Amino acid sequence: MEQERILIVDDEIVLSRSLAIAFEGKGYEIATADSGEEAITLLETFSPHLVLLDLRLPGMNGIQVLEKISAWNREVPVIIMTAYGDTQTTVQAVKRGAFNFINKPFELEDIRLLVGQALEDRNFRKEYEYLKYQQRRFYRFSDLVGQSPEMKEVYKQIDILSHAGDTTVLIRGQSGTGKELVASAIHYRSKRNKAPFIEINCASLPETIIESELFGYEKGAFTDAKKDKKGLLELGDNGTVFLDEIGDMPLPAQAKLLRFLEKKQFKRLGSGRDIKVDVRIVAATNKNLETAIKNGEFRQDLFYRLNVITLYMPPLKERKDDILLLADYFLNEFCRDMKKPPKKISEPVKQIFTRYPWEGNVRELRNVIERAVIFTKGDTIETKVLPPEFKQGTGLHEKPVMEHDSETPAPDPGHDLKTAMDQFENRIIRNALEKAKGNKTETGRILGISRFALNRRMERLNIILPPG
Ligand SMILES: Nc1ncnc2c1ncn2[C@@H]1O[C@H](COP(=O)(O)OP(=O)(O)OP(=O)(O)O)[C@@H](O)[C@H]1O
Repeated sequence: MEQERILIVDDEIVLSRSLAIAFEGKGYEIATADSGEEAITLLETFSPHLVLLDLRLPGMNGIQVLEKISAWNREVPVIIMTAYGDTQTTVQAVKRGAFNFINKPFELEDIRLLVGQALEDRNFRKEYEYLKYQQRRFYRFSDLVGQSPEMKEVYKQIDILSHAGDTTVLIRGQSGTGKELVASAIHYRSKRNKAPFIEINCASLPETIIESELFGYEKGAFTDAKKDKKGLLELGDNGTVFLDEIGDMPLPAQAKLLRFLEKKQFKRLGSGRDIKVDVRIVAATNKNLETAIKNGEFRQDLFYRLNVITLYMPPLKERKDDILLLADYFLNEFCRDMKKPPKKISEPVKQIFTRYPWEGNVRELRNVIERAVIFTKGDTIETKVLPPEFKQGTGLHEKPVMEHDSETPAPDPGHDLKTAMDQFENRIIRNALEKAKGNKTETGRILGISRFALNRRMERLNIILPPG
């Protein structure tokens, strides 16, 4: 069993020696320091599980040492050994996070008891954190709702893929179909689940940032690189890195990713040194990558590398059985989160839901339910709380996304300002997308906003480009 390491910081050598003798060999390993400065050096080299700290020290005072210890590791309990007349500083120390204090002179039995309690408390916390982590892990898998034959097929594939070790997986499907949830389910059910699941969205990050995020950089690689930084691939060692919207990854980063997939190693920006990591790549896209390859926007060799195993997420409208199940699930979730009494969905709303095309898929359904919960006072979700496109029957989602409005329409009467503004913004963006033939960079230029800002707005307003 690993011994618990205790660091004793006191300038009274006799006291720290006798404490060391009392603890040493009884399941504890001891280091002593007679100044704050020495204690701080020992944090790195000795890496204590607990610190016994005298507040009156030569040089750096005890409170400063305490602060350094908690900055190094908040989890390490510190017991203050306090002398007569130190009440104020002791109170200050306890306020700043010291576990407890003991008055000098003390009986050995008392300090043993206190040390035991502090370590038990620390271990309990660690266990609690682990349980919370486990719970999150299972929670994340049970997050996937749906009993349609299509979803059952997805569960089967998740099961197979979680046991397929390192194989790269490409998840394809329209936006909002749950690709990210599936990626995390694969990770948390795999043997990698104790290591991190790291997500990076290739469409929402500016081009210049993607490479430094993924591969990290060395100090001086560019003007702002003031110190070395690990990339996500390094941070995700032994785990899974989820590359969302891979179809939007810029070509230079694609070349580097390909090299990584082939060799399992990469270089930080500005460095010549190869770094080897054990990371599983799961990528997702809602783009037609075959078209992107034809247009020279996506590397064919990278496509083959990623496309080892492909999992298709069916659009919501193709699994009608799941619509009401998901609606109920989100309804319960939002009522609980917003601390509102439970609600049910009226028959007319259910009928509208099953007929609606759900081009924004599960994400759109979730947003609609959230809005409905906010606007519903009673216990039933009625048609009146649905967004305008549901009521009019010929709303935005039933028009092809690229249809061009000849003039900017006035907001529909009777809606609150936020809804009216959203409608307005929605139409302006759609017009610009039409003019730019769906090219987001060009659309951003027309609107005078970055591609990044455009993506955020499209996501908020549920504007979806047709595939291809
Ligand atoms: N089967 C499902 N069960 C429960 N919630 C789901 C399911 N599918 C999707 N969701 C929820 O819908 C929202 C969108 O899902 P997610 O982000 O996984 O979609 P996506 O396909 O990755 O979208 P994008 O391509 O836009 O990144 C999330 O809030 C997610 O929790």
